Amino acid sequence: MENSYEIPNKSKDVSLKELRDRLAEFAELRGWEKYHSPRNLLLALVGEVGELSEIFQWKGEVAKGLPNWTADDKEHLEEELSDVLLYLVQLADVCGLDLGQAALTKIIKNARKYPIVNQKTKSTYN
Ligand SMILES: Nc1ccn([C@H]2C[C@H](O)[C@@H](COP(=O)(O)OP(=O)(O)OP(=O)(O)O)O2)c(=O)n1
Repeated sequence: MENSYEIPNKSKDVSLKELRDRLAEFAELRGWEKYHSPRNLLLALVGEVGELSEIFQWKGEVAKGLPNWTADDKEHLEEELSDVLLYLVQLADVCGLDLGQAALTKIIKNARKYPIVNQKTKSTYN
């Protein structure tokens, strides 16, 4: 088992399965599995989406790559994005679903629903 308190190597590729397993271990070691029902995890997820939204609230449009943001602001954003992801991964897990496989399947369904069109003549947005 990896040391749970060690910040991981930045170049390491992270899989949804690894996050799922680390989160399951995190909850088990603390005896929190009984609280991690689908409904509770969904409410926690929505709460974190609210915290993520607060970062952008009242800022006006934000340029891609966040060129004018401080390192602290970017770190805060990373943390809130992670909270959303981590609750989403746990929600899928306690529902017995394979989130990675489901997301890949959904990308295929999206591609079938929205076929590629010549962008000079037609766009999805008009
Ligand atoms: N029962 C819990 C409580 C927390 N977490 C994990 C998932 C999130 O990544 C993070 C959420 O922790 P907090 O509730 O402390 O929320 P924040 O990190 O957003 O702190 P704060 O609300 O003080 O900004 O911890 C969890 O898995 N299960």
